[in-house]
Amino acid sequence: MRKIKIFDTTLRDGEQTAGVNLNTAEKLEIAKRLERLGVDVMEAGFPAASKGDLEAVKKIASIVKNSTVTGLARSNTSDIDYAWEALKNSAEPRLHVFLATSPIHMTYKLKKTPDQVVETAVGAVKYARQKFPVVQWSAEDACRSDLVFLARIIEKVIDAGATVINIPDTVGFTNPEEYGKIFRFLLNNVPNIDNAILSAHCHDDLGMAVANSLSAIENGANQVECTINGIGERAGNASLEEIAVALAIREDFYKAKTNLKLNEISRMSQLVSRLTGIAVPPNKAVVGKNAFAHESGIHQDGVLKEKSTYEIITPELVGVPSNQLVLGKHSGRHAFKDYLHKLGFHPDDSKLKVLFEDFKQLADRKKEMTEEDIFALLIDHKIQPEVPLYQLKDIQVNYGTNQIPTATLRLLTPDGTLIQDAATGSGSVEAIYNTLSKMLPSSLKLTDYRIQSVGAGRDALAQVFVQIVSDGHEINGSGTAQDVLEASAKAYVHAFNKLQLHSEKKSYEKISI
Ligand SMILES: CC(=O)SCCNC(=O)CCNC(=O)[C@H](O)C(C)(C)COP(=O)(O)OP(=O)(O)OC[C@H]1O[C@@H](n2cnc3c(N)ncnc32)[C@H](O)[C@@H]1OP(=O)(O)O
Ligand SMILES: CC(C)C(=O)C(=O)O
Ligand SMILES: [Mg+2]
Repeated sequence: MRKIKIFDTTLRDGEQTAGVNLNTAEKLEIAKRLERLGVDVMEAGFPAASKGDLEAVKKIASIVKNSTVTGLARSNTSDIDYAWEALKNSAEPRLHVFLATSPIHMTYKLKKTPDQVVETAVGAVKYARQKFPVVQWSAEDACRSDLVFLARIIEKVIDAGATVINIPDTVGFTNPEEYGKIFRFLLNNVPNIDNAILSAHCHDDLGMAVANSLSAIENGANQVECTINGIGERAGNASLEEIAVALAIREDFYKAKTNLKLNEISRMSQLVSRLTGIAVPPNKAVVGKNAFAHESGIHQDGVLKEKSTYEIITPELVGVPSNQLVLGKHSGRHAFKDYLHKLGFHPDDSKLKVLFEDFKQLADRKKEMTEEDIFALLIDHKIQPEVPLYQLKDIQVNYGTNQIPTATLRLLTPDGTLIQDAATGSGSVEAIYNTLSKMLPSSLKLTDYRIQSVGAGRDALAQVFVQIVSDGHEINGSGTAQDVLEASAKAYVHAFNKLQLHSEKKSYEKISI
C-alpha cells in the first residue's frame, strides 16, 4: 500500500487566516498535538516574518522529535538565513523555499522575466542546500503557470538539490481533473522527477481543495499539504481531517495510507479551534458538531437498527465518543423510545404513544430537545424513576509535589443522608475516583476519560467525559465545572447514576404514574 506523507501547515498557512495570531506557547501546544497525531512534517512558521515567529519555530524545532519541523522562506539569502537560525537545531533541518512561476505573479509581483525566475530559484535552492540537508521547493501559483516552463524550472531546482517539489494551487483555481493532469504532465515531462517527492498544496477558494488534493494523490503526489479544520489564507487550505479520513474510508479506491492516528483528530480540531478562535461550522465534514448527529426519524430508526445504514465513518475512528441521536421535531418513535430507555424509562406502548404525542408538540416549538426537556416531559406525566441518585455536595483535594494526593468528598445519598469519605491515589483524579469507589455501593471500571474545555481563555469551564461498559452497554457520564477535578468527580457520579438506571432495571416497574 502507498504511504502518503502528511505535511501540516496549520502553524504557517493556517496562521495566515485573517484575524489569527498564535503566540509561541499556543504554537507549541498545537505542535505537540500535531506530533501526537502523527504528521510527517509540520511547517511551524515563516521565520523571516517576525522575531516572534522565528522564536516559535526555533522552540518547536527543539522540542518536536517525531515529526520533521520546517519553516518557509522566500528565495533570498536573508529569509533562508533566518530559517536556518530557527531550524538548525532540529533533528533533520528542512527548508521550504518558494518562488512564483505564473505569468501574472512573475510580471506584476516579482517583476522578473521567466529566465530571471529560474536563476533566482536555482540560486536559492543551491544556497539553502549549503545549510539544509532537505530542501522543499514550491512553485507558487503553479496551476496558472505555463506547464512547459513549470517542467523546466522544476528540472533545474531538482538539479540544484531540491528533493521535494510542491505544486501549490495558490489561489484555489483548478478543479480535480486539471490538477491531476498537472501531476501527470510533470511525471512525464521532468526527466529527473524520480529524484524528488511530488507534493500537493491546495486552497479552497472554489471549495475544491480536498477533492484536488485527493486527485493529486491519484495522479502521483506522495505528499499533501493541509491544515487542521482547513484554516488558512482567504477561504483556507485543504483540511487535514477530510483528506485523512477520505483516504482511510476509501482505502479500496485510493489504495493509500497515512501515518496519522485518526482517533486524535477530534481533539486536534478542538484545540486548533480554541486557540485560533476560529469556530468549526457544525456541518463541517469529520469534525463538525453534527458530523455524527442524526436528526430525522427515518435516519435515527436506520441507525438504531444498523449504524452503517447512515454512518460511513464511525465516530470512534476520529476520537468522538459516540454518535448522537438528536431529538427534535423530525424524530420518530424508535429514537424517542431508545432515548427513554437510555434514561432508564420503559413505558408500555400506550404510555409511549401519549408521551410521544406531547413530545412532538413540544419539539415543534424547540430547535433541539435536551435531556432536561425530556425529564420535564416525564415529570409532567408524573413519571419518576425510583432509582438511587447520588449528588456530589463538595470536594476537597490536597496535592503537592512531595505529597500523596488525597481527596475528601461529601455525597448526598438517594435517601438524603450526607456521607463523607477520603482516599489517596497516585494522582488527584485517581484519589477522587478511589474515594468515590469507597462511598458508592459499587465501583466503576472506566473505559474512557476525557477532558475538554468549554469556552476559550482562562475562565473556560472544564468538561469531563467518562465511559463505562456494563453488560455490553456503553454508558457515558459527563460533568462540567470551573475546576477540572470537580468536573471529574461529577462525571463519575453521573455515570454511576446512569448505570443504576440501566442495570437495576428499576425503571419501568417501579415508576409511579
Ligand atoms: C502563497 C503564500 O502563502 S506565500 C507566504 C505568505 N506569507 C507571508 O507573507 C507572511 C509573512 N510575510 C511577512 O511578514 C512580510 O511580507 C515579509 C517579512 C516576508 C516581507 O516584508 P517586506 O519586506 O516588507 O515586503 P512585502 O511583504 O511588502 O513585499 C514582498 C516582497 O517580497 C517579494 N517576494 C514575494 N515572494 C518572493 C519570493 N518567493 N522570493 C523572493 N521575493 C519574493 C515581493 O516581490 C516583494 O518584493 P519588493 O519589495 O521588491 O517589491
Ligand atoms: C508558499 C506556498 C506553498 C503557498 O502557501 C501557496 O502557494 O499557497
Ligand atoms: Mg498556501
